Amino acid sequence: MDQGPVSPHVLIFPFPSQGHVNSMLKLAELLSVVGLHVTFLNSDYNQHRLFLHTDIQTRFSRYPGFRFQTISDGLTTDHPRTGERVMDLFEGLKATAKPIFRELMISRGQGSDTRPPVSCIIADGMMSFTIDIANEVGIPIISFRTVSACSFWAYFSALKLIESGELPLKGNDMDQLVTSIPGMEGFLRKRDLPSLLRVSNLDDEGLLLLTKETQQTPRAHALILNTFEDLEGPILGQIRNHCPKTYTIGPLHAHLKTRLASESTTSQSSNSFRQEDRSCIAWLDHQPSKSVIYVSFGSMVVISRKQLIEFCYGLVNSSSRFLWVIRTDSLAEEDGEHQTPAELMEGAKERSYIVEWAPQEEVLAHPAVGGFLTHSGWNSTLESICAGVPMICWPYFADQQINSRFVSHVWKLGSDMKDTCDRLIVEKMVRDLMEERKDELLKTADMMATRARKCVSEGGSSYCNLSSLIEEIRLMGRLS
Ligand SMILES: O=c1ccn([C@@H]2O[C@H](COP(=O)(O)OP(=O)(O)O[C@H]3O[C@H](CO)[C@@H](O)[C@H](O)[C@H]3O)[C@@H](O)[C@H]2O)c(=O)[nH]1
Ligand SMILES: C[C@H]1CC[C@@H]2C(C(=O)O)=CO[C@@H](O)[C@@H]21
Repeated sequence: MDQGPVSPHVLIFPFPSQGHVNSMLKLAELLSVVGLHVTFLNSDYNQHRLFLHTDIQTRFSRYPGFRFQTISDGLTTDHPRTGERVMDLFEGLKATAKPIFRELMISRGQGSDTRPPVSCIIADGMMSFTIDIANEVGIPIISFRTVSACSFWAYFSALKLIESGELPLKGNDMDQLVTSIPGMEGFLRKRDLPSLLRVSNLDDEGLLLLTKETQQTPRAHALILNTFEDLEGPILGQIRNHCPKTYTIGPLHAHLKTRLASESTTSQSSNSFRQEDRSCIAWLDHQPSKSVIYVSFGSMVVISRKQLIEFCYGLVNSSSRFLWVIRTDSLAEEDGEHQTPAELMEGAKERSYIVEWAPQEEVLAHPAVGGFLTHSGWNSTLESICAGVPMICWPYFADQQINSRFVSHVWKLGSDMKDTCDRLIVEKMVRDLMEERKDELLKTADMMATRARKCVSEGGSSYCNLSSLIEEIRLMGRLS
């Protein structure tokens, strides 16, 4: 075997949305830190926004082997790319990005690049066309699924759910237990299934897509999950029966911080596609310890005017202090004149603060923050866990429905208000989290945060798994 110059080159290709790019860029940086050549294939649209709102080019200039490259996502620049229209992204990618990616891989990413040819692809597990192309051109591919292990396993079990007759859903009892997802019997209710599995029709577009994409994963050389063994060990055991090489290397944001700290490098690493409004940190600096509930629904949620009003009243009536991220594109377009969120919250002016986008990791780590009202996106969930902040979950779609069940019922890190949006419930849940159950929840959250930190520290499971992954990538470089 040729042991000659070791020159692995990894091409990382995320699904083009904030929640996917965030964790895959953290991995890109972790691989760059150890000196691998890395190409990060971003969509043109996201690259433009990332460069506009962060100092990422300066940050990554310290890694001589790192390059950004861009590809079209197939959508026009004025397309909203929010949750309601996310299926368009899949179609755009297949029609436009797939053929370009194929050409790029045939040339092994060379073109004008003087770096070695691509020897390993790490592609989003939601884009199985990359597995077809990698196998066709003979480049090893590793799937990175950016969601929780529990949601991945639920999607993976979709065929079992269909065989057992649990899908399509029948009847109205959403509290009925689901029995054919191994390891989740006894606590997973129909309402906790990822929204794309909560279907009454087997022809459902989302069900077909998610099932097909997830079933392809074992065709990849390995699977990377942004999670940790102490959090999802039993479910990972189930996944490994089908994907034996499953590397758990998360929480990636914390992992990167740890590795950069040991390199004595700065760990400030925003990957935001929007301008972070740092004035909220100054506001938090003036609030008492653990007194603020942070409210944010990630990058894709769209809420109706009615839901916005219920949250406003619930938060105002809870008497708690709150910091709320309200993206301009998160409000569903409706006719008529409306009060702005600021006008609606006039009664709580002194104890609330609204921004369009926050430096979330920093906010969650701020001593004034004592709770998080979240949509249960996986990055937000992991960031909250690492910061030891208990959660109220209001899942919107996809993996969020099952994440919130695990947060509330399995990990006991908060409560789940799925499928309701009522001011009285919001008020009660906030009072519960910030007052009645505050000490108990903070204690559990603190214990889990300690475990998360341990996993990414030297000798911890995620730390060791990342080292094994790097070894494997180096070996691929030697063999290519
Ligand atoms: O004001 C804000 C709000 C969010 N964020 C960051 O944006 C990311 C949001 O990610 P996530 O919580 O995962 O939510 P989504 O943006 O909704 O992510 C999509 O991708 C995730 C990973 O696949 C899935 O778990 C979600 O369901 C899916 O909607 C997090 O890293 C946050 O720190 C900010 O920096 N500032
Ligand atoms: C577009 C969404 C459909 C499913 C994807 C996903 C997943 O479950 O893997 C999570 O978040 C989303 O961005 C994707």
